[in-house]
Amino acid sequence: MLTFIGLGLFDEKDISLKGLEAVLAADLIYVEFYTSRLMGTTLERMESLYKKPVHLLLREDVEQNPDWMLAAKDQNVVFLTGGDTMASTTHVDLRIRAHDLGIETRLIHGASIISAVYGLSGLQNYRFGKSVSIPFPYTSARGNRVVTETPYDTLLKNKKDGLHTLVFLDIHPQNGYMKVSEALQLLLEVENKRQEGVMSDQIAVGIARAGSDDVCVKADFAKNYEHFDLGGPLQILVLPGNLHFLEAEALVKLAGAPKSILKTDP
Ligand SMILES: C[S@@+](CC[C@H](N)C(=O)[O-])C[C@H]1O[C@@H](n2cnc3c(N)ncnc32)[C@H](O)[C@@H]1O
Repeated sequence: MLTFIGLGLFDEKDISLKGLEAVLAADLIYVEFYTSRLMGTTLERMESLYKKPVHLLLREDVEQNPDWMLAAKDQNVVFLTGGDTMASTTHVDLRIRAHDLGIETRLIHGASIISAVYGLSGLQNYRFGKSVSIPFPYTSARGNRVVTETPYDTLLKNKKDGLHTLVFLDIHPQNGYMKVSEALQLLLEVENKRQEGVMSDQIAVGIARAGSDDVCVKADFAKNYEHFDLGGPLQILVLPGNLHFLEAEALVKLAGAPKSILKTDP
């Protein structure tokens, strides 16, 4: 049996009781921390709670060589991830591969950043459009700095439909964890090039360290990117579309947004 377990948002204590029971009963424990990360814990602390070794999988172990899962044909193997377990396409792919190998699978869910964002910001889940990830800029074969424009295109499309855009921020082995202020600067850079004009009065909502005692939620105009000094990772960004008056009220009262947004359409 291969059990996919979501660890929740911040530290080793965010796992569900059902998840912990499955880990304690497991023969082999694997975890990946490249799609998300529990910033409030370490592998050592997890091993001390589980009283067993925890094997850290790299992206290539999950996406290219998932041979480790073959043991699940006749042993109890658990695969741990930050957040909820299937909130990433790569995990669904892994489950399908296991199914094709004749391995039985089950899911034990954990709190996800996706629903935490609704709660922390007051923005309503049915008013979100397609979500997007912002990667760090990279250097092309010709030596040019390249800023990916897909996130900006997704924002344009969602804005046209009046919908909010959830923006996941890059976790990169060398560059580290992207911050909300960096993501906003990248979007403003694309806006300057494209001259579409959507960012001039765009509100942004930054959330840092959801699930911790030190959670930070801040709303302001996106052009004031330097105001988004939210502290350490992980961070996530929402670019709201049309605001319902309750959403606007929540952003002003719970996230410090400028009161001028209260004049938006119901
Ligand atoms: C690709 S998502 C993976 C979602 C995860 N499977 C889940 O269900 O929560 C990872 C991104 O979500 C954001 N994120 C995840 N956990 C977070 C947290 N506790 N606080 C703030 N942002 C978080 C970060 O931008 C991070 O790069």
